[in-house]
Amino acid sequence: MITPDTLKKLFPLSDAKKQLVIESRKIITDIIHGSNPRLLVVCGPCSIHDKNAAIDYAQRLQTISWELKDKIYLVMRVYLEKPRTTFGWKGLISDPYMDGSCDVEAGMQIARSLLVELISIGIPLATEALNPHGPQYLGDLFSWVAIGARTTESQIHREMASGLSMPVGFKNSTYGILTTAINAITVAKRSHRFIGINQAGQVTLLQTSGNLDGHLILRGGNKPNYYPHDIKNCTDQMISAGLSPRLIIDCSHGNSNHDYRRQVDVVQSVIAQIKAGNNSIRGIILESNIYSGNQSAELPKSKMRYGVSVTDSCINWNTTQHMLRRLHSEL
Ligand SMILES: O=C[C@H](O)[C@H](O)COP(=O)(O)O
Ligand SMILES: C=C(OP(=O)(O)O)C(=O)O
Repeated sequence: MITPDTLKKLFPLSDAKKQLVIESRKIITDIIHGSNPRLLVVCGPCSIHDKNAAIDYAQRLQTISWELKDKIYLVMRVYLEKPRTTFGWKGLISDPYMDGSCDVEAGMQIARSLLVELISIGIPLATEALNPHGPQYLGDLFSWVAIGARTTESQIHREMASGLSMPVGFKNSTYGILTTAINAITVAKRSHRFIGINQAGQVTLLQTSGNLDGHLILRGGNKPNYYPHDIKNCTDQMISAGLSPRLIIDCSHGNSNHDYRRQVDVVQSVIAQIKAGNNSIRGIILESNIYSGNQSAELPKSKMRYGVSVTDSCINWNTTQHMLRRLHSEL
């Protein structure tokens, strides 16, 4: 496997692009802590499988981000690793050619080259951190990271999060349990020492300094959890655990009952709650693509439709623009 060092030499980040990442991490940190009043919107495909479509999407998002920037801080979802309930395509890094060949080394190279290109478009990037060695390869390119519903309870992921240099959101469990995320935020705040790899790819002991910008992502479980009583319950539990109540609402997954069209209803509720005085909701996540719905990741490449998700279904670009503009005008 290529080392992080070699990969970064192949696809370096210029000083100007590094600056964009540093500045956007600071803006997101301020939004999470409440000192910047804008709403964070993490928006983009459920997963990336086609480099051209990702670039096309990023250009659209970058254009609208300028229009809305006084109230909304837009960050693109660039999810390159997919956690699976059982089986399924595990994302661009794991299987870039989508044929079961699982050329992870090529996947990592394609991922880094794409991310560098996206940053040059000027849009900050978000992802789910899944493989614990992934951040050594790509961590310098992201401004926000999620720990997913399936891994928030994992000690390895909590340790990893404690060493990440950007704000990290922890999701409630797939069954809707909040305690796993609350415990994760608490654990990731502390320094940890654990086995990892260094930039030369050697097994090494890593010592982290703790991540103080953790927050909770409500993604629903067996039922949605974005209603006012759910948010009150969540903030009460966070306060009891000694945490600041800072939340992001994932409008998809359990909150949309896995029906992409229902993300619109979640956004409407978030707008109403913020207007009614809620001050713990710091952002939302939207699963959005160029075209709506989804298609099987197992289709032959020639049969795949451009700009359509191969994992969870997404709202299309027109709906996305409409929702973002509505958020902007109503907030
Ligand atoms: O966000 C994507 C999916 O919800 C996640 O990867 C799990 O998918 P699965 O339940 O289809 O495996
Ligand atoms: C897998 C995802 O979410 P969750 O962990 O909430 O299932 C995702 O956002 O792609």
